[in-house]
Amino acid sequence: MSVNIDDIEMEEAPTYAPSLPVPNVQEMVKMNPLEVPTKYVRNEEEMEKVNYMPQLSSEIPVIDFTLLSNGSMEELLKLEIACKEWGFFQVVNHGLQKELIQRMRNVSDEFFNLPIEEKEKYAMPSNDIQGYGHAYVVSEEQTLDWSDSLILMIYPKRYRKLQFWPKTPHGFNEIIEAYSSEVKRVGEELLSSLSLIMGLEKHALFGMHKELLQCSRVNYYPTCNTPDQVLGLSSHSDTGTITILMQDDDVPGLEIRNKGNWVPVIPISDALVVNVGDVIEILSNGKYKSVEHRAVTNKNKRRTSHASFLIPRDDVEIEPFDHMIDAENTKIYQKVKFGDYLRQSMKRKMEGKTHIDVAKIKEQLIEEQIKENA
Ligand SMILES: O=C(O)CCC(=O)C(=O)O
Ligand SMILES: [Fe+2]
Repeated sequence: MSVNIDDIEMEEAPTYAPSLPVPNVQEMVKMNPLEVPTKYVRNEEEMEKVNYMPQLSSEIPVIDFTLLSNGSMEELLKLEIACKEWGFFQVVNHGLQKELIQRMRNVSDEFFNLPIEEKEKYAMPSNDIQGYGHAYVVSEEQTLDWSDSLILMIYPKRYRKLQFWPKTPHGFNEIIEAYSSEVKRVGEELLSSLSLIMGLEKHALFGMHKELLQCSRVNYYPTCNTPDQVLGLSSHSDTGTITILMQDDDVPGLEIRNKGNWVPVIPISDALVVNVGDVIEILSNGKYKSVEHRAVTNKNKRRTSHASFLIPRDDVEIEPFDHMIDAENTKIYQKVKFGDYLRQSMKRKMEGKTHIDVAKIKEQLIEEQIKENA
């Protein structure tokens, strides 16, 4: 079936999911730095420290992007191990100019430092996720995250809702555009490498997306007087294909799940942190892991992070590749349409990997639940 290019040009930016309005955290901290309202306080089980394993941080794989894109088999093997055992890796030698990274950080900081009245001009509407505000808030009872965010669709360009792109600080739009285009270059190359480790032709994954969508989320985590009681971002896995994250060099906060433990990702200066999302987990029938992660806060320094989510078009159907299934690896995921999958996950609060269950084959899910309850 051929697609009429005029239809594509005219197509409107999709909406994603509603989220309930909640207080601005940065403003709350400014007004009353010592107070932590109960709506933000996590139960002890969520914050328990027994499984905290900072000593494993140095084992999180580091991939040299230049070697990888020049065809190094050794680097490709490292990538395969990273996706299988960690679901996360840091990327160095990616070619993003230090200056561009710093400019991105600076304009984001300038934006979040604007008076609330100015930022509210870009407030996220209640029926969507683009703009300045909070996503994934679905009930009045839900424990809230200690962060605010600015979410913008970047690619394809026709999905941009420019009314949410900050006009101040001056140059924000040009910088996020330049930064995102560099992230896109890195992301497309990583998809080629992922295609190879999955036994596919180099351009297979990219082609399968029909069109690669890119969504940017700038997270702002204010300081917290009692950081051991709150989470900057609830534990979750990312629904898309891969996520490319740029974090501050001097303020750690990202923690990832590894064999039941929480392991902090200690920033390597100007490195990008990449993680495999649910799409890769489903396509690989669970061989490559979309790992749970969360962000914690601290008492002394605010933190920002820039997440770029690379995702397929809404109409792309995702299911495990036939060659990833055999007698030992029976099929665990069924076919899902990506747009439906994404929206159902956004209608829920972020809660670990529970949202991926809708893509699981029923018998598989029952078997897992029996094991968990045994
Ligand atoms: O701030 C971080 O380190 C994590 C951000 C994240 O996981 C997300 O935006 O999905
Ligand atoms: Fe995430």
